[in-house]
Amino acid sequence: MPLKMGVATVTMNRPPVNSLNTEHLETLHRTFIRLENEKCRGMILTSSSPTVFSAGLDIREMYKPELEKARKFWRTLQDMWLKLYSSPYPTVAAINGHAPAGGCLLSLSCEYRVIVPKVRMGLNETQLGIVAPQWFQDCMRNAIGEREAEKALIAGRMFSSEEALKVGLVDEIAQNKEECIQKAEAFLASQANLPMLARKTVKLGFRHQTLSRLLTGREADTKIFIDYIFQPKVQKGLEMYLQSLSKKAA
Ligand SMILES: CC/C=C\C/C=C\C/C=C\CC/C=C/CC(=O)SCCNC(=O)CCNC(=O)[C@H](O)C(C)(C)COP(=O)(O)OP(=O)(O)OC[C@H]1O[C@@H](n2cnc3c(N)ncnc32)[C@H](O)[C@@H]1OP(=O)(O)O
Repeated sequence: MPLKMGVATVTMNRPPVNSLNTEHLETLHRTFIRLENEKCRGMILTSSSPTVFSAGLDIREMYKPELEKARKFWRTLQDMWLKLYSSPYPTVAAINGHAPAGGCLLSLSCEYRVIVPKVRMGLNETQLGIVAPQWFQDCMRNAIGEREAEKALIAGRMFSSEEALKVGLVDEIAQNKEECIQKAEAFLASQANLPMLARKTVKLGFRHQTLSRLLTGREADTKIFIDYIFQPKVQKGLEMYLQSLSKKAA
């Protein structure tokens, strides 16, 4: 996590696809706490993979899990997201590859998004027979508005880079990762002279409702997740999806 002029670049590096397991989520959570403690001036979130930003939650954490491990997994995801979404420093996602589901959530939790061409992003949960939790949905709604979010979430739509720009899911398209980082740095530079306290107060004002909804209902949210994924038909769906992903690799 290099810090240049107080700006940190956090590069996710969990090959092959930066899927988010408990350990990776803990690492991200610790990183966001550290950046806050070190009074970081801005953060760029990106990936070391040339083709994938993040494949979202690690499906193996949800397939035939032990109950306590599944609970810990979900609570760690909540912790990581609460820290990122409420960060006092400005945040940019440099989306240098595909960003389905939880990968899309990570980028939606940043304040500004730059994407490279020819990749896909979106909350595709419906297509997998699972449901994007309320706070995932809220993040999408906050980015693209009620009507477009409803359509996208019901269909589990994956947007191309160009479609993402058109609907407002991302702010800019860059030609490659290098330009993506340059544009991310330019956004952070544009924020640098704003009074930090006023800036973060306005940001939290906009995000307060979405944050409170999870903060006041964390246990209920965890229970919904557990009850949902332990259903036999959901487990069967996850099994088939995992098989289809590894067949593709074979
Ligand atoms: C109102 C609310 C009410 C109720 C809510 C109720 C309940 C909530 C319950 C559940 C919610 C759960 C939320 C989940 C959110 C998620 O994030 S689910 C994850 C969704 N992710 C995906 O669908 C992405 C799947 N992956 C891909 O599409 C491709 O892998 C990708 C385009 C990212 C990259 O393609 P490519 O480079 O070709 O790589 P491969 O497909 O060949 O994959 C390489 C290996 O990686 C494995 N893999 C891929 N993705 C995942 C993953 N997400 N988890 C685990 N493993 C993954 C893949 O199997 C390959 O492995 P192998 O090499 O075969 O061992």
